[in-house]
Amino acid sequence: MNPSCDYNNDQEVALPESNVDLEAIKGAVRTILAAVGEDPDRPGLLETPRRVAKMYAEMFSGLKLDPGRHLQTTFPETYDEMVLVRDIHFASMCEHHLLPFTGVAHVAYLPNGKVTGLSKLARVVEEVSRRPQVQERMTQTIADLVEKELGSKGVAVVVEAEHSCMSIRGIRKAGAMTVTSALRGQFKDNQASRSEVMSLINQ
Ligand SMILES: Nc1nc2c(ncn2[C@@H]2O[C@H](COP(=O)(O)OP(=O)(O)OP(=O)(O)O)[C@@H](O)[C@H]2O)c(=O)[nH]1
Ligand SMILES: [Zn+2]
Repeated sequence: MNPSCDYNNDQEVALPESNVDLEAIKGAVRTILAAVGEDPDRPGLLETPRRVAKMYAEMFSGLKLDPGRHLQTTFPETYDEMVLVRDIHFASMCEHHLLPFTGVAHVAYLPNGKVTGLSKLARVVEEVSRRPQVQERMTQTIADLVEKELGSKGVAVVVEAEHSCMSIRGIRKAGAMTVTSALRGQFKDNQASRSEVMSLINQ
C-alpha cells in the first residue's frame, strides 16, 4: 500500500485512501507496455502508468467498503407495497479479463415496517459495481445486502449489461446483453408477486 499517495486530492472523484497499491500498478503497467513492444519512456506514455493506477483505484474503489452501510439510513413507514428503483446505471469490471461490463440494475423490495432512502439503493449498486467480479455475483450481492439490512419481505434485483470482453474481443458480439436476476422472499416464493415485479421491471 502507498499511504502517501496524493491521488485522493483529485477533483474528479473521491477515492478511499490507499484502496489500491498505486506504485505497484504503475510498475506493472510499465511492464505490460514494454511486453507489448511499446517504449514506456516515450513522451506519450510517460504518464500512462499513473493514469492507469488512478483508473484502477476508481474502478475498484468498492473492494474494501461495506455497501450495506448505506441501507442503515431508514425511515419507519407503514407502506408495504413494492418499492422499485429502475435503470440504475453502473460500470463494473469483469474479473476474467479486467474489461468493463456496463448496464443497468433494477432493485425492488417489499418494506417490512421501514423504507430506505431511494438514493441508498443506487449507492449500493454503485459501490458493489466497483469491484472485479462476474455479473451473477454482483446481482446476488446486491439482493443479499437489501434483504439483510432492510429485513425485506421480498427483494428482486435484475441486472442487464453488455460485457466488453464479449463485444470488443474474443467472440466480438457487440450489443449482446446479459440479464441476471436474484429473487428473495415473496418475490421468489409467490408467483403473483414475482410476475408483478418482473412486469414492472420490464416496462
Ligand atoms: N458467467 C459469466 N461469464 C463471464 C462474465 N464476464 C465474462 N465472462 C466469461 O468468462 C469466460 C472466460 O472464459 P475462458 O475460456 O476462460 O477465457 P477466454 O479464452 O478469454 O474466453 P473467450 O471470451 O470465449 O475468448 C468467457 O466466456 C466470458 O464471456 C460474467 O460476468 N459472468
Ligand atoms: Zn470478461
